[in-house]
Amino acid sequence: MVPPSERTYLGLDLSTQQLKAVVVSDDLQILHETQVQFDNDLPEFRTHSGVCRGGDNKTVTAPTLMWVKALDMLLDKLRVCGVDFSKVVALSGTAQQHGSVWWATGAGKALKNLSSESFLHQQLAGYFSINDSPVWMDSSTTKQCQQLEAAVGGPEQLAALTGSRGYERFTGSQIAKIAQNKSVAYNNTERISLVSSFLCSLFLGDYAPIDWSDGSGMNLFDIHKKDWCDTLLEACAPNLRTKLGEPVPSYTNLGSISPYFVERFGFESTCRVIACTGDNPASLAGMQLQPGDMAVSLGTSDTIFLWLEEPHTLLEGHVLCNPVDKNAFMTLLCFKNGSLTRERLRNNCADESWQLFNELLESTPRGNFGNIGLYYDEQEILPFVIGDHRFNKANEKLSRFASKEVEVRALVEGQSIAKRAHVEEAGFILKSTSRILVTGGASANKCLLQVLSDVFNTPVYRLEIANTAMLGAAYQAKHGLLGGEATFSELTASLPPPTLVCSPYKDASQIYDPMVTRYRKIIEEIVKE
Ligand SMILES: Nc1ncnc2c1ncn2[C@@H]1O[C@H](COP(=O)(O)OP(=O)(O)O)[C@@H](O)[C@H]1O
Ligand SMILES: O=C(CO)[C@@H](O)[C@H](O)COP(=O)(O)O
Repeated sequence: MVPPSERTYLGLDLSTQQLKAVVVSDDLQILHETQVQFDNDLPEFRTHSGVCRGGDNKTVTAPTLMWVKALDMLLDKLRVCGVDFSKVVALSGTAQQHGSVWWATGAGKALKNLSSESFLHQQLAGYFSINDSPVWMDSSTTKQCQQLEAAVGGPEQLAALTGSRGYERFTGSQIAKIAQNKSVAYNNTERISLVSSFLCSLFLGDYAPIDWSDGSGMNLFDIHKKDWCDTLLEACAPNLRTKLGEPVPSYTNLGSISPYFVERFGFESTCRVIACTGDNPASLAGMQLQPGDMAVSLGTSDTIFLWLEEPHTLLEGHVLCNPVDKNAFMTLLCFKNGSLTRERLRNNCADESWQLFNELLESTPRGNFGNIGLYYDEQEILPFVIGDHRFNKANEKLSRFASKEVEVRALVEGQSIAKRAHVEEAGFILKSTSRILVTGGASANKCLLQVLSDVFNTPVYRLEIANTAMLGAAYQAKHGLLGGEATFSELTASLPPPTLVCSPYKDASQIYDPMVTRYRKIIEEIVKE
């Protein structure tokens, strides 16, 4: 038995570009952190920013085995950092949402019989019926989205039932596409996991259930009844209920860790595995988001999420089950063209340097002389638009701006203005007491945060650590281990609050309110075209 004061908790985040881990103490202080970057540390899988793009510009996947290999590498790195795995009493994880992992017939048996003598990827190669997992960046399933919507009477009905109208990246339409186009592989599939429940399955040495929160990102889960919707399962693919397994509340204590990790890394056989969830729900936990606040995650995608007491029907954006409170919900808005689009313009305008990018940004005035730019490298989710769109003060369309400075500010302002317009469209208006809490890799950049603060006319706060999803997973490990003994907010009450990083300038709303109105008109025009 590990004495209470020496207990530690492990949290992992299998996100788009890397697998990260954090070890926290019993009072939730960070002890160790590390990561494996897919492109650099696993070059043999030939990913770009963690994914592989199909020739049609719509299909986006990641090699499932790369994720498996990354897990052994990550645990080895933690061991080298000095982590004593025998002190880890519980672990949990989080992952990019919506992606699917396809376990072939016999994979469950292989998971139960892993030998600690060889690597996971050597033992699991050949056990995936689809080798390249569809991921959240995929936009190839419009037809299947329409089929799911039609099965329940239309987009509004699907949104009321599952929290979202049909979205291309959601797992339901992805499953339908594979069942329709690759029926042999579909029939040879024993189990379909989300990326989060796949990560959990590796630790459990058995198929782990999908949790309610990440399950809400599939267009198959009834968020009111907390169960799969049979009409949608039938419209999606044959025999799907058995392939998905029964969903469970987030932070369910699922059982003991697989002997593989006990023998290979020195975990105690009593270490508990707590259900894993999606990265945005886990970030909500890691940020200790409170009702009234708005969280903005600036990772590969830019996402916005808010605490929601009661579900309501959104045609833009998503309602998910809340990961820390079984009776509550959360709202999620996802913008696909986040960090990778900022990187493209940084590379074009600022010689691959964030410092130069920030200098260009700061050399132009707020409002950018009336210029507005909207940049969508890939088919955007909100709004459903692609390409670069530049407008001057007179709303005339331009093929380029006069300077790099204007281009950089147009990008950064355009991204924040779009966020505000879509948050308002979803029915949320920030109050004078509201806070914006930021997380994700790009939240390190204070110049980006200043623009966000001005556009929303709201102060921006940040926690010391940018990777709140993996931190949320570590907190959920303790939450799950304690079961009903403490609520999540009791558990995290003593953690330091986020610190203020930016406040809006006095004239912010005067500058940006009209630009939000202009954005709405511009998007209407672009969509019409
Ligand atoms: N100083 C910075 N300014 C702007 N963006 C940054 C900065 N540092 C890192 N980033 C961005 O953070 C992104 C990675 O964020 P992260 O949250 O780790 O991604 P994910 O969890 O989706 O894998 C990178 O694509 C990079 O562009
Ligand atoms: O699709 C969504 C949310 O709906 C994305 O937010 C993914 O969950 C990927 O997250 P990051 O890797 O960008 O954090």
